[in-house]
Amino acid sequence: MGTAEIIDGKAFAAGLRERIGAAVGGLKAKYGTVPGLAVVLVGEDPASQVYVRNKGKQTLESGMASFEHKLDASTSEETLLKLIADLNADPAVDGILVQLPLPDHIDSQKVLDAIDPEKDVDGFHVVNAGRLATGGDALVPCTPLGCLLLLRDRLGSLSGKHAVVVGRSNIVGKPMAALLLRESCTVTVTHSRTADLPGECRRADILVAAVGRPEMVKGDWIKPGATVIDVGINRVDAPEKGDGKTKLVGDVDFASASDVAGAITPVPGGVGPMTIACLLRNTVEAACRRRGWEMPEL
Ligand SMILES: Nc1nc2c(c(=O)[nH]1)N[C@@H](CN(C=O)c1ccc(C(=O)N[C@@H](CCC(=O)O)C(=O)O)cc1)CN2
Repeated sequence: MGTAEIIDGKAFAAGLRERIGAAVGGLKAKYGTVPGLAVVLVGEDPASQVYVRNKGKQTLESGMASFEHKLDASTSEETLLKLIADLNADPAVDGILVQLPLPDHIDSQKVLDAIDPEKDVDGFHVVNAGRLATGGDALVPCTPLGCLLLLRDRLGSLSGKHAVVVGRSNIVGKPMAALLLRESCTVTVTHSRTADLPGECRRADILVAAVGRPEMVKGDWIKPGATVIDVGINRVDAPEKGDGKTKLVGDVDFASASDVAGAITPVPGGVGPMTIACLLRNTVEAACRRRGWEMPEL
């Protein structure tokens, strides 16, 4: 299907995890201890349970210490903030991640901003968002960082390219735009109120779709030869697979887009696996900064 090169995020993430494992081994040999990552899950959302399980598993596989905290859905904001304070003070913990979404009775940004910015391996703290926006030394959100690594791997320098980001969330759209600007791209951020969204997308050498709408970006929105990064992970009905069956699709209509794009990430197997690999990378970086260790080449 299609002529575009398929960008294999699953394989790239596996390679990155391998390099992280080797780097962690080196840190252990040199400094006698390993980085530690604490992951906090509130409630029983099935997808979040899978992501948290995978984060713990991949942390251990890379040789780092993993601390899992699973709290009941009815946990109060106060109890969660107390746990964050304890993790901030724990010298064995280099990275803290609170799995999103949180239950409605909890103010997510208040919780994220309670994390010590130096342990904020999700890069969601307002201090890290500010550092990224102003060219400082930020811990960078994992999904946009994963997109950037895939883009650099395919294109080398991104300087001077016109990048269009569809979506303006704090978790993906805004940090993605800031990262692309840092790479000297010309960046357009589009959203639900953008006039002529297909026309804006057609101007993109690099198109990043992070809007959360299944298969919204069509092939005729894409400039021939463009590199398309699909951040969407949407579960939809798949009657062709049988009654009640579902499948994952991205924000890009892969069938039509892969006939026009030069390269494209698939869903699943594109950006998704990069998210956890970049979390492990950020944990190594947070540990090195906090403990005054030399950051290994990754
Ligand atoms: N605190 C955070 N919460 C959430 C984040 C985040 O970065 N930090 N991102 C998402 C969920 N997420 C990690 O937490 C995540 C999503 C998807 C994948 C992934 O590997 N997806 C696979 C498909 C998985 C499937 O079959 O369901 C793929 O795309 O190939 C990893 C991590 C929201 N919450």
